[in-house]
Amino acid sequence: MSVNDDNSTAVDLALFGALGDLALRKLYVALYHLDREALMAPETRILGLARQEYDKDAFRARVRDALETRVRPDERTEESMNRFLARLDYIEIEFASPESYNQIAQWHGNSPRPLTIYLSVPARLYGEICANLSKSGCLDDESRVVVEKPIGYSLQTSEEINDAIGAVFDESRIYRIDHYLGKETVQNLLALRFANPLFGSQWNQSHISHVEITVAETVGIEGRWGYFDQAGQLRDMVQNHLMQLLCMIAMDPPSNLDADSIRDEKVKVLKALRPFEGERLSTDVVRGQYIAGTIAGKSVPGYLEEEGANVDSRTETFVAFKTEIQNWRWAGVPFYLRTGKRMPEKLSQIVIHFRPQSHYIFDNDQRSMAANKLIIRLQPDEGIALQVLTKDSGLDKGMRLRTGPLHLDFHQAFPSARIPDAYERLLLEVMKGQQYLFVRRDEIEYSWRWIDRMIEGWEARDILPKRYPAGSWGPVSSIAMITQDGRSWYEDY
Ligand SMILES: NC(=O)C1=CN([C@@H]2O[C@H](COP(=O)(O)OP(=O)(O)OC[C@H]3O[C@@H](n4cnc5c(N)ncnc54)[C@H](OP(=O)(O)O)[C@@H]3O)[C@@H](O)[C@H]2O)C=CC1
Ligand SMILES: O=C1O[C@H](COP(=O)(O)O)[C@@H](O)[C@H](O)[C@H]1O
Repeated sequence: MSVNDDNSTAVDLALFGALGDLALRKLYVALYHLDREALMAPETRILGLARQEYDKDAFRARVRDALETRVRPDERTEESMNRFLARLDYIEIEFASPESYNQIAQWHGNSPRPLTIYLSVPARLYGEICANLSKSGCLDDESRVVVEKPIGYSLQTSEEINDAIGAVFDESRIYRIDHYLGKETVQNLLALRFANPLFGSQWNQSHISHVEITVAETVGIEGRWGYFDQAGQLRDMVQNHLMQLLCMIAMDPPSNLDADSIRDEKVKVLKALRPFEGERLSTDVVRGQYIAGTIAGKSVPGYLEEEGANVDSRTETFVAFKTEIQNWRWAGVPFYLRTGKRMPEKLSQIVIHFRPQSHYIFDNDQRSMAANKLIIRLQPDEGIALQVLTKDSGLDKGMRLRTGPLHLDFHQAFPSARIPDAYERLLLEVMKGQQYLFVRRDEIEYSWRWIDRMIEGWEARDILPKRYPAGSWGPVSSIAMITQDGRSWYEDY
């Protein structure tokens, strides 16, 4: 099956953690949309697995509630809701009890549909669940497993979890989710870079001076203190999502769209990332933690005042850093990345700064603006803008320059097309048996290796997060980090 083929094969989807936050907020909504758009095979069945006492009807009612809250009224009808809900079954099960797994084997029976396990549970349970599935005889060579991020909190723990999954499932059957790879605009990076010769020929250190990646969130930790305080923004967002964005921007062209061709190129980027050592841990990295502030006119508490908070926490909610990719394509090109919670707006954006003209003939006072920028808006207001220089119009303007965007706004360009949620694309690819949007084991491990060194450096040097008010763009030192290079974060939001 090719990546262009949108037909999924029928599967028996067994969803562990069926009453959890992710399932109720994201997964049923995504599955519903696939069904509504006839992208889910009619024979596909979905089994919810959790330990709460529900029967099938109560479970369907719970999922209906979740859909009614999250699917727009004009995107649901009684018929489309009922058709989707009729696919659902529920089994009450304690994941640690091997004896209860025969219920899953019975549900799957002799079905020709591949049993597709979705582990929407904390990663520490992955190994035990896989082992219990294997012992219960549910699995065969066609079975697949989908696992959520984060896989571990260090290289060592991720290796342990990957070993446990790998003891049961072959790598070709493991779908590691990084939901940023399912975002339509992130996939568009492949099209932008590899379908447009204009950019393909300029995508290197001869033409690009530096690259910025910003992933800003307005939310805080949303009641997830227990998880987040162990992780911090570096493990929660950088190790996975920002590293994947960096790879998509920096990788060499894959020879085709096969999963392994793409993943091989991403791994080369991760291996070439300059490690943080010595003074660079202080000069090129900024950790931050939000204090109380205001976002969109509303007061919000500081991190240490969140529900369940430990007032001594040193966990970072913001990270900015400057890195380099040590290879022929990118030698000498700084990559500036930043991500944080409680920022003034939700914004994921990549800015490619091209080098200025080598010989400049216009007014000298305009020289600093004389370079092109490519702005890739991942969310919200998805689109691509190329900042170009033109002559300012008017008889009195002489040869004065001005910058203006050549702008492709995806919502305006494709008004009838709904931008699907990342989980829709990812679940569809699982059903198609396509792995190119999922993360291979070595990608995760090279990323952890790099992140672990940063964390070890922070600990060895006792580098604490700097405070920043909620509603700001992070600690002032994250601005200084880039301005000391004579540059600034792109601010035309
Ligand atoms: N929530 C999110 O936005 C995101 C989550 N993820 C990842 O997705 C996964 C799921 O996260 P999330 O939905 O937030 O987690 P939750 O804790 O909300 O959900 C976990 C579910 O698993 C059930 N469960 C846990 N342990 C057992 C057990 N031993 N036996 C039976 N049922 C059990 C829980 O039941 P009970 O309610 O009874 O405890 C609950 O239904 C995690 O790996 C997380 O890191 C990734 C990105 C974003
Ligand atoms: O994985 C995670 O991602 C969300 C941000 O995702 P987005 O699609 O809304 O950009 C983040 O809030 C969460 O902490 C993290 O676990």
